[in-house]
Amino acid sequence: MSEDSTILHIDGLSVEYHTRHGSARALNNITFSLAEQEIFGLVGESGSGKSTTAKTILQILPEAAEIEGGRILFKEEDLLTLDEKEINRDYRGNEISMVIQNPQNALNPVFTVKEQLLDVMKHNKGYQAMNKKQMTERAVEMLAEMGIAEAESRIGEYPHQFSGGMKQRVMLAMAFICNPSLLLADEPTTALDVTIEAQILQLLRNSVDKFNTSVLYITHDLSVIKEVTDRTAVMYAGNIVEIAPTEEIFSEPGHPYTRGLIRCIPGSSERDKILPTIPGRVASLTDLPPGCNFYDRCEHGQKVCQKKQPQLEQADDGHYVACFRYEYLSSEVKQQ
Ligand SMILES: Nc1ncnc2c1ncn2[C@@H]1O[C@H](COP(=O)(O)OP(=O)(O)OP(=O)(O)O)[C@@H](O)[C@H]1O
Ligand code: NI
Repeated sequence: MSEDSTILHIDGLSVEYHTRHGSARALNNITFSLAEQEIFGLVGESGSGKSTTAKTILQILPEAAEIEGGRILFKEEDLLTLDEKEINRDYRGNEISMVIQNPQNALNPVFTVKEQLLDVMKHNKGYQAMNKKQMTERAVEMLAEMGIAEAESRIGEYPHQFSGGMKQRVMLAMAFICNPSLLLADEPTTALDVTIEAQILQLLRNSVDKFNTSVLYITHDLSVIKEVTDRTAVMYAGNIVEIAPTEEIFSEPGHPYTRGLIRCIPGSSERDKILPTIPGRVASLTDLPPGCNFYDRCEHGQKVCQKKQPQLEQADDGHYVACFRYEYLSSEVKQQ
């Protein structure tokens, strides 16, 4: 990936939540980049830091969170150096938009879809010259583009009049009407059944091509990762443990945690009926071990893994793995 096509570069980002029970290091020095028009996946179990990453980019973290260090370069501007007013004016709902798992939380039940779409448009730089009639026409057009039939009449309805899948289409309309350079998608299809999910993922792919958007796609579901993303970062307990083109994540997973996740995909194991899980529990973020966070659950751990934190190292072109045992494990795979 050439430097020029990088739209987002997250560099050494660390975030902690300070609570009565202590400080939880939700992000520990994470680094990755997104290219223009790339769909980049962030995958990991619950609590690994995926949503915190997205919230930090848009700076919508809760009070308890503190950014301990790092940079978020978006089109070469460090978003962490901007104040609330600048972020709001230039980025949220302009350059960057977000869709989340639960449209109920993002759509306001007391306003119609039209009122909410127009509200987004009023805030957006691209629509300053339009009057209300023109904006309404554009909004109807956008709903239709997102696959909502009879958009002209449906735009006057309230969110509860839409099904779950249709609400997510409305959310995508609100996101893409901003003509964003970057879309943050935080588990947007997790609450949907598989058929609807497949339709929404297809719609997302098409829209990304049409609007030239880059996407940070967050999910705990590797089958969704396989379906939509170009590259993927695997997160474990606040660390990125592997980054690779998505095919390689599946064909040559390097980190023992990635391998464990892949073994857990239904249908990928011979013992099809029993869904294997990775034994053990995620390390407590308030009391992290000095060495590798995955050590307690790893079958391959050795002394060194208990002492030092492994850093991401290049395993192949564009493929990075943070594991001291990587070379040994990959040679073992090749001998099989
Ligand atoms: N508001 C909060 N206050 C305190 N700790 C928090 C808060 N939000 C998140 N955390 C901690 O930060 C860690 C990362 O949370 P985050 O929501 O980023 O994970 P995630 O990967 O998105 O998980 P999920 O798949 O469940 O959405 C969690 O372990 C959690 O304990
Ligand atoms: Ni989350």
